[in-house]
This record gives sequence, structure tokens and C-alpha cells, in this order.
Amino acid sequence: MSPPLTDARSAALYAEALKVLPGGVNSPVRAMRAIGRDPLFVERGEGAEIVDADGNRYIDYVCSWGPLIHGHAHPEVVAAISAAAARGTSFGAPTAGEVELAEEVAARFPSVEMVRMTSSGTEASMSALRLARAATGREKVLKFAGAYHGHVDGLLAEAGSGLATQGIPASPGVPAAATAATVIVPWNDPQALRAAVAEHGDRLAAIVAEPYPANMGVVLPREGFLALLREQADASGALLILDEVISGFRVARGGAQAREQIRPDLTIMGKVLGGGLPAAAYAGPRALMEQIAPAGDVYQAGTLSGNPLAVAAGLATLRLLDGDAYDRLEATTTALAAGLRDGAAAAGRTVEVVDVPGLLTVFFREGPVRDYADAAASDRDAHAAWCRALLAHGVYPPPSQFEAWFPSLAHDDAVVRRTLDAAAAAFQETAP
Ligand SMILES: Cc1ncc(COP(=O)(O)O)c(C=O)c1O
Ligand SMILES: N[C@H](C=O)CCC(=O)O
Repeated sequence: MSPPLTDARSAALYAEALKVLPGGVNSPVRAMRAIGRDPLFVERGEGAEIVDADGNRYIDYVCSWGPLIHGHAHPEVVAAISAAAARGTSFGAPTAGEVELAEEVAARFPSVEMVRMTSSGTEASMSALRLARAATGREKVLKFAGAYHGHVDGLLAEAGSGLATQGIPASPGVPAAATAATVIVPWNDPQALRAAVAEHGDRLAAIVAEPYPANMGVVLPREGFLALLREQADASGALLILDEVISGFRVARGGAQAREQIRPDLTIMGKVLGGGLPAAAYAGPRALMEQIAPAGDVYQAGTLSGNPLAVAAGLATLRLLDGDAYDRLEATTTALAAGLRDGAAAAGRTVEVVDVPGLLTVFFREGPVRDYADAAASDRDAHAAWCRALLAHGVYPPPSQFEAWFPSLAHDDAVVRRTLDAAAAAFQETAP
């Protein structure tokens, strides 16, 4: 595996970008600031790999931050998008594909009877909260520290992802009133959850959670914690909203709720649902969903919602995900996680690798990672150095300790072997 020859073209593009895009990017985590380097500009993707503007090839573990479960430019997904584009890119009127996609979603999620599509996970989160507030007549929302549900004003408090990366506890520009109704509880802390529900329960519209949090790195729920969310929501009359934007269609056909046997009132979806094009959704039982306009009076709309290209990409993506695909993705993730543990141990490095099918994080710390405080206590400098070394060896990791790796079905055994060779070398080279 040869290291990148040059990044001159990426550097030039970044210099230009800084003049016209804030921070040179259109979403903060792409800037690679958390690992102390400048971003690479991507020219194209092929299966498990991306090629940058200088012609360097990388095995990609960002995969557009999750949507590309089949890897880059899967021929069937590309064909579906091309065929849809040839029929017209947007109509602002219903299309058959939207009905088919909603049926595909409902077939996978027993908690879902109806689906409302949006263009981003942020919109879906915002709209699910509006529906929960309307349905309960209450205002407060309980979220978990280190969880990220998009840049919804009220949820930009102790949020993960780019806010964690940049140490932004709450974004300027969010009105105090927007977060006044937000109750924040540490993840995996039953006592804190019970105490918060005891204090705010009669005003709680919703408990919202990523069932497999992946925006503080992957931090899995402790045994019984998700069941406790359901119990506490029921006890207080709040709705349970599971944000499966990352986990949905990835960790299992029916998402984390299927693996964990927990039935939410509403589910937020995105990423894989749009197959690499902008699509997301919130979904749930008819009685709740029919409160949304025009069936009901909870207003929510979108010029490009249910866009035919995104729907075509989503349908093609979901239809390729048979049982064998999930078995393969699980085997790939397990092999990666085990190999990363071995590579670290061989180099005398202490890391905690957390994995669930389709997602993993290498935390540079000793001991289990139970919550955001544990994740934040990782050695971020060591993580950054390892990521820079991985890039030099042709592997493109999520450039932050507070994100997940997204292996895809295009990451075959040979790709995994090359990744683990690079990772082992990077562990050795960056050992203190
Ligand atoms: C769990 C979760 N929810 C919501 C979002 C927001 O989605 P989007 O970036 O499409 O707005 C994201 C990612 O960005 C996410 O990871
Ligand atoms: N962690 C974020 C979503 O999952 C990363 C994507 C982004 O915000 O650009």
C-alpha cells in the first residue's frame, strides 16, 4: 500500500473553498480539524474506495456518514437513479415510488404503519418532536448527553458529532427558550433517567434516543436500558422516539428496535433510506401519523420531500438488503473489530473497540465506554495521530473520536485485510 503521493490539488481546492464556504466545507465534521489536518477533496467513489482530487486511493470508512451500505456507485443504485432522472427530477406531486418506499419501510418496522418523508434527518427529528408535542399537549423533551439528532435548535445541547468534536456545549444562535424545554440525562444511567422523569414526567412530550448512539462514537446501551426508556415513557405518558437515522436498515433489517425488541412510538430514519441521496423520514402508527397535515393539523411540508431520485435510490438500496447482506455486514464488522483489537495489542496500545453490525469505534482509552463522559475521556491526540497515519496508509477513517466507522457490503475480505495491515502499521508508528 503506497502512501499518498501528494495532496497539492486538495490543498489548492481547500484554499479556494475557504474563500467561499465557511470553514471550507458544507458540514463541519468533513473539515478534519479534530485530527489536525486539512480535508481531502473527493473526486469519485468506487465500491469500498474513494479517489481524491490528487488521484490517491483510500479504503473509505465514512461512506458518506452511513448512507452507502452497498459502497460507492453500486451499479443497481446508479441505474435506478439514472432511470428516475430521465423521467424528471422533481414534480412536487405524489409519485408511485413514495408509496412503494413507505410500504418497504412498514414491512421492515413493525412499529410503523405510516411514513412522512423529509429531505434530511434534522428535518425528520424536528418534525417528530412537533408531532410528539402536539399529540401529548406537552413541551419538554428528554435527550441523552452525547446524542445527536441533527441541528434542531432544542436538541443542540450537550450534543454529539461535530459539537462534541469542537467542544461546543450549545450553539450560539439557539434561543434560550428553545433549550429550556430540553432535559438532558447521561446515557446508560438508570437512576438519572428515573430522577429526570420523576421531576419532569408530567410535562414530557417525548424521550428521544439513538438506540445505538453513534455520535459520541458507538456507545451501546447497557442491558435493560432501552426497556427502561420504554417503561419510563409509558409511566409518564411521554412518547418514545427512537432516532434510527444511523442504525435503521444498517444494524438489522428492522434497525436497532428489531435487534433489541423495543417498540417506539415514533422512529426517525435517514441515511440508508435515501441510498446516498437526500431522504429521511419520521414514521409510526396511523393514529399518531394521521395528525400530520393534510390528514391532521400538525403542519410539516417540504418542496423536495419524497424526491423521485432519492426514492429510487432508497428503493434500490433497500431491495438489495437481503438476509445474506446483513450476515455479511456483521461478519465484516466483527472481523474488523477483532483485527483492530489485535493490531492495537500487538503494538502495545490500549484501545476499546466497540462494535455492532455495520458500526464500530476505536476509543483510545482503557475500560468500557458507557456514556459521553467516558468517550470524552479518550486520548484524542492519540486517536488523531492514528487517523493521520491511517490516511497515509490509504485508509480514510471518520476523522473524529466522536463518530462511527461505516463498513459497507463492498468491504470484502481483501479490503478488510488491507485495512487491518494499515491499522496495525499505524498503531506501531504512532505508539508513544
Ligand atoms: C442519529 C442522527 N440523527 C439525526 C441526524 C441528522 O441527519 P441529517 O444530517 O440528515 O440532518 C444524524 C446525522 O447527521 C444522526 O446521526
Ligand atoms: N455524525 C454526523 C451524522 O451522523 C456526521 C454527518 C454530518 O453531520 O456531516
